[in-house]
Amino acid sequence: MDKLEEIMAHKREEISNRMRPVRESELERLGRLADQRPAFAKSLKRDGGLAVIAEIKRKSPSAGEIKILPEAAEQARLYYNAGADAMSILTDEKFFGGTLRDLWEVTDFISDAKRDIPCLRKDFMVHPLQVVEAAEAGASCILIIVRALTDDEIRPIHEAAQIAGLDALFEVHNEKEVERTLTHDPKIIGVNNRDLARFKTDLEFSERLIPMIPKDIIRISESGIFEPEDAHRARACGADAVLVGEALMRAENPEELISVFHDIDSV
Ligand SMILES: O=P(O)(O)OC[C@@H](O)[C@@H](O)c1c[nH]c2ccccc12
Repeated sequence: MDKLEEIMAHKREEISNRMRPVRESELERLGRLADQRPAFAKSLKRDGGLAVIAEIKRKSPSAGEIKILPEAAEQARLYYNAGADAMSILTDEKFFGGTLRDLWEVTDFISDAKRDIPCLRKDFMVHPLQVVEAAEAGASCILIIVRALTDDEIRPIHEAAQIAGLDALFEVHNEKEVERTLTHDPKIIGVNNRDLARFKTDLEFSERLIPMIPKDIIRISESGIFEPEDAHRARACGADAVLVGEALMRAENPEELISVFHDIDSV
């Protein structure tokens, strides 16, 4: 079993304990509150330069412990002050050390602040119930890992997100997954530079796959972005935004790094 399969098996088991059907009326009710949530897709289009999605990630299977962080909102404050365009909050506990509570804390912090910053619930989605949880916790976007799901599994999750007024970030790692994603009428696609089965990271994935994605879709390069040079490569192949976790979690001054990424020339 590869790592992603192990994580997905755990997710399905974990959610089975709280499983219940999700009614359309419930999603519609959440959809009516959607205006109060900052818009995710919109935040990722900057005039020139790269938008930055800053991720809160305490640990990971590939990196181990990254940062001891009693309160997720502490890191959110750093990212907020550093000018992040959006945040990604890992809510998987077993493998990434996050919780749904982290997402609640971060969106609470943001709604008390002056500038709206949309949040992505970063987790392994298997059922629309997780979309409900994300919306209730104030997220503006959910993640759909194309490799981990069949098209029949993707459809209800994507539809639930649309009704509840959330954007969906489709994550891909090969050509076939890009093609599958395009049949789902996506607004945002992220190329994960990290192979989730083996946890090797290579920017070449963005260079190969981003040019396959039509320009009217928001294109994100995810993972393994540490140096300005990495962000340059992402920008050069057409990325609108980068999703950065480890480098920003470890950075003493996230503001410096984010401003370097923001200033990377458009191509
Ligand atoms: O820490 P990095 O290398 O900057 O990567 C961030 C993000 O892309 C990565 O955490 C990620 C991308 N896709 C995922 C899916 C699940 C969990 C985590 C991820």
